[in-house]
Amino acid sequence: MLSSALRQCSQYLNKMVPEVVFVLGAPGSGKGTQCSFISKEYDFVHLSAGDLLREERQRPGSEYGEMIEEKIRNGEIVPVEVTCSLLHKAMQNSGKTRFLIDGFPRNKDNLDGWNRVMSDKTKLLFVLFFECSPDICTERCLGRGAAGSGRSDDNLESLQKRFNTYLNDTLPIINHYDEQSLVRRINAEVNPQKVFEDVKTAFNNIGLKRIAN
Ligand SMILES: Nc1ncnc2c1ncn2[C@@H]1O[C@H](COP(=O)(O)OP(=O)(O)O)[C@@H](O)[C@H]1O
Ligand SMILES: O=c1ccn([C@@H]2O[C@H](COP(=O)(O)OP(=O)(O)O)[C@@H](O)[C@H]2O)c(=O)[nH]1
Repeated sequence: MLSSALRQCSQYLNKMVPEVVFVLGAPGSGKGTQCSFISKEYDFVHLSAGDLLREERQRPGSEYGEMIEEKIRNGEIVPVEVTCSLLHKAMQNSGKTRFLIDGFPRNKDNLDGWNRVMSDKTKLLFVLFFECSPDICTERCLGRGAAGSGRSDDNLESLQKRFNTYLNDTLPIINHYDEQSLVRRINAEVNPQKVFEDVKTAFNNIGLKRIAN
């Protein structure tokens, strides 16, 4: 009797642990596009680390605004204390328990910072990895800039730096999760709907249900 009550209680508490999917891939590989599809079909809140940093950069009185702008323009990674605290706040404010964390963790500082503060408070379900060639990604980011993204880093000079950071700092993080069999590789070179078919398989395979319409 008591053990069954305890089991139910523990199952309930387990359900309260926020569940996280990290979404990684080169700049322009389609992370944001796919996260917006996923959040419409599954009960996940989309948190883009880049968007949160851009918002913080614009926030009047932010002590980090200039530093964030400089890092973004140079394709460098903002210190994890700043990014992790923005993510943590956004998770708390959402009142939800399932999160797509888009564009994070991008380097060892990010990974260590997350592990220090967040990993024992959350459950990492898997890492979605969008594979896409640098040429295609560059074309997409330049297209996004030409279409009026207003981003100070959608230009060739910043893109070269962003790709260097991706190859040197982010790929090792993806490899780290790959060694734990947590990475779901997705071919991101096909059209967005086809990419999403593969993405859905990753979610369906762990039994995540689509939101009923
Ligand atoms: N599968 C795709 N095929 C062609 N263009 C795409 C695809 N996915 C996204 N895009 C476009 O490429 C640009 C970058 O996509 P985005 O989702 O913002 O990438 P990321 O978040 O990885 O930087 C956007 O203009 C988007 O509309
Ligand atoms: O966790 C993060 C996510 C983003 N960025 C910065 O924000 C930029 C844009 O990232 P975003 O994910 O928005 O775009 P992407 O480069 O993937 O297109 C990066 O180059 C970094 O300078 C960062 O410092 N930490």
